[in-house]
Amino acid sequence: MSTLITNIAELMTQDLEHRVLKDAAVVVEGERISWIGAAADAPAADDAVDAGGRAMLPGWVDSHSHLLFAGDRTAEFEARMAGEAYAAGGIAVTMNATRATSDFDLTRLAMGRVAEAVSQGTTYLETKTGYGLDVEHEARSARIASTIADQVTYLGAHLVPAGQDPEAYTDLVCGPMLAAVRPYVQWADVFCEEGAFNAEQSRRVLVACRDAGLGLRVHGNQLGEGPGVQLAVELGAASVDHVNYLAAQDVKALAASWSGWDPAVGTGERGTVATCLPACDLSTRQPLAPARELLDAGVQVALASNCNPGTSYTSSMAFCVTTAVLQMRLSVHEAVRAATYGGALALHKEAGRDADGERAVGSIAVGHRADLHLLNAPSATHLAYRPGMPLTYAVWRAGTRER
Ligand SMILES: N=CN[C@@H](CCC(=O)O)C(=O)O
Ligand SMILES: [Zn+2]
Repeated sequence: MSTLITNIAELMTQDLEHRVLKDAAVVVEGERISWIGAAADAPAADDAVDAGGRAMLPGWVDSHSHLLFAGDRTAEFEARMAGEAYAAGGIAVTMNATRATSDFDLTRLAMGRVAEAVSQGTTYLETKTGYGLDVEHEARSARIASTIADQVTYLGAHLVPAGQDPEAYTDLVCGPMLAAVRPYVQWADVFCEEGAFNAEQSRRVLVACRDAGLGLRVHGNQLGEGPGVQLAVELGAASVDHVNYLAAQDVKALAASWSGWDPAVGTGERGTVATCLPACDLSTRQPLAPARELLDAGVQVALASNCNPGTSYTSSMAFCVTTAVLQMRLSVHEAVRAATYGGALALHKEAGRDADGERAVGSIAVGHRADLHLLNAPSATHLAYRPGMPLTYAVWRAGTRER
């Protein structure tokens, strides 16, 4: 079954050549893109959709979310808006609510959050454990997450639960807890920050998880300068996320990590993506991450929602893109790229092998997964020009029309 989507005013491919086509068309065959080009040259297909002169982008790739949780933290948010600082301790409130929730309800809540994200144009997403924080509940979160998200990250090292010895808890995270979650996860993450895990504990967790075959990610440099970025680069993490407080050496290390990568062909030695989380920065009243400086230094940057009940209770990637343009000084093309191709790069999904059906996401090209986002606007610029407007008009996820 093939579908021709034609009359696309602007097709922002986010492919390796950064092509933006005018008066374009796309053909979707099953779950893959089988053709793109000028509408006038489009081949026939079984079915046709008139895009009505709207703009099309790749679906958002949300490479950082925490969707496995119950409860909310309105009171903490109100206190923060009244001047209190964010601290890692709030995670325990969500841990208690999450542990007290049945499998059925936790699954239902997480599925609802995925549906919200998809309805706003997100077509590929990562989510994390991290609100279970004992062997039973981390394993349960990982298992449920594996049924609702495209990729799952183990975040047993999110917070040391009250009353536990930090070293003994780190041993648990590196040992029995890791073994219990291992069947369900592709990545491991650690909250490397004052009040959470120090450099030595973070290294211990990351090395144990790497030895168990997991890819690495780090929450780093969120609340102050710290060792997170350097550790992430040293251990070859795919991504370091937050990156609000960076010393000059941090930016240098991130840029150096990409020196063996050829962005024109998307091959070479991968570095560590700097993932910026602008909705979180605003909700915690932290300075926005220096995405402009990072891009200018040659770092690969992603934008993600960080949807969670403590620091960023939104899955709106459009909001992140809007903020990146209006306040972080990215161009519209750069911001959309960071929220699509950048997220895919951070999840090692930017390239696929069409021949064996391993589909790339985050860009529109032949053979890639047909993850498409049609805006109710003639150009992607409207994401920043009309902030906060409901611009998602249609969404295809792996070739299936979701909205
Ligand atoms: N910073 C660490 N973890 C989450 C917040 C967790 C919470 O406060 O519930 C984040 O990415 O912002
Ligand atoms: Zn996070």
